[in-house]
Amino acid sequence: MIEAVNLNKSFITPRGRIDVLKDFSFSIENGAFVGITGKSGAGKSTLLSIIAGLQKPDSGSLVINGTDLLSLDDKNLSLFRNQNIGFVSQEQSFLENFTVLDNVRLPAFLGNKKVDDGTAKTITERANQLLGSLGIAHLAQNYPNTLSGGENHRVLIARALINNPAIILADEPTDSVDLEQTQSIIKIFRGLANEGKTILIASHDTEALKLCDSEIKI
Ligand SMILES: Nc1ncnc2c1ncn2[C@@H]1O[C@H](COP(=O)(O)OP(=O)(O)OP(=O)(O)O)[C@@H](O)[C@H]1O
Repeated sequence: MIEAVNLNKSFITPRGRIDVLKDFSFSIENGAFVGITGKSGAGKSTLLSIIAGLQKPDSGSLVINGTDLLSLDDKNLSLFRNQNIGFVSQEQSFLENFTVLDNVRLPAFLGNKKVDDGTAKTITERANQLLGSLGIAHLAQNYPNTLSGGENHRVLIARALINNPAIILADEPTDSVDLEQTQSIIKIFRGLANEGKTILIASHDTEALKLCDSEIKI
């Protein structure tokens, strides 16, 4: 469960101070598939990045499955993020000199202090399985710069899922893909929600949003 109480976040910009989140509270049950909506600049990406532990709010509380995120030091926050949260964001990039398979496997290796041959084999199997379930198994040995926009999205999703996180956050996951791919990406998220994972997508896309269970409006 994600419980946010009175989150506040402001930025000081050359245009002055912007209050992006003002006493913003919500709670999301495990297994929910939630769309985060709001006009451009409303704060959707900021909210996702706070839930992902990548930015801190100025005040408020944020508890995810019993862990008070804002009380964790950097090391424990990184560990929590690696084990519990999959974040799909367009600003994320791949390591261009590594194959799709290696990029997808990377977070699993980062999360394991000791990686013996058995662990590496299991990670590779899981990465290949994820690529298969996303319909891009044939791209495993490709390099990121050869991917289309839609393929790129799917690889980002595979990478976000490699550590089997309980919470999946996606920022505009259907941006710049066609309707067929939108439905296919949303179907993947729906399947994960049905497995009990909590899915939050920030989106302007009405086609994607109408497939969510509920909406949080900023
Ligand atoms: N690091 C930052 N420094 C200063 N201002 C910022 C920073 N990050 C975001 N903002 C501002 O905060 C506001 C919210 O940004 P955010 O990206 O969260 O909005 P959004 O709802 O995701 O927008 P969009 O739908 O256009 O992606 C915007 O006015 C943005 O310019």
